[in-house]
Amino acid sequence: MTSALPPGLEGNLVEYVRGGEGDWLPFDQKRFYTNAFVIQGDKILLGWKKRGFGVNKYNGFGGKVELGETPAEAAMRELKEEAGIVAPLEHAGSLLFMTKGAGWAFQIEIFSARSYSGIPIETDEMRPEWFSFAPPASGVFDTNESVMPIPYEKMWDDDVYWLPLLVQGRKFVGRADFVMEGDEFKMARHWFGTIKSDH
Ligand SMILES: Nc1ncnc2c1[nH]c(=O)n2[C@H]1C[C@H](O)[C@@H](COP(=O)(O)OP(=O)(O)OP(=O)(O)O)O1
Repeated sequence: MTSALPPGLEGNLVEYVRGGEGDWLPFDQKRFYTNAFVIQGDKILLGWKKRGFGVNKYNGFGGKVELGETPAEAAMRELKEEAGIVAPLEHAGSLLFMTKGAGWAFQIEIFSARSYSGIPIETDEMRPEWFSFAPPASGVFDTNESVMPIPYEKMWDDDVYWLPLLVQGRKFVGRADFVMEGDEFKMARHWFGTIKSDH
């Protein structure tokens, strides 16, 4: 399926999913962030964010790209700082993330690795925890499972659209615009695509 790309996205992209309504939010600059995920077999390491932006959500490990760093270097640094581990991260996708009223966009480069060294540790910012992305043998997860399924209901609203692609090793690009509802960020509009050579 093809459609006009949202402002800020470019490339040879094939639409994967889109939704929501209203105009795309305007922005005049991008700020650069990273987000990193480690996969082991059918499990993925997420962190419970203990403070700051996105507090009380599960997410990958990441933050701002500092001056003089590449996104890959920043992703390695943040993974070590926030989870205490080192991994051979590879670029997995790119996300443009807007919040109403900010005027600037988060450009988030997303990385993944299928091995790591070290032992994940809780830090001031994140509490690491493994989750399963494989369906349970019985077809239904019960609360006695030792590893629970990915807790999308406790993550950013957009993650459910692209995390399955990351797990499958398919490169993705997308945009998600958020508005505040009370003290919660709610996704108002989204578009995700895969890169054409990926098909
Ligand atoms: N919508 C969405 N989905 C998935 N991930 C994210 C979003 N929005 C986001 O901001 N993020 C990610 C991108 C980053 O990994 C973090 C936000 O970074 P944060 O920890 O706030 O960055 P800093 O304040 O710079 O923190 P440090 O650099 O000090 O770690 O969430």
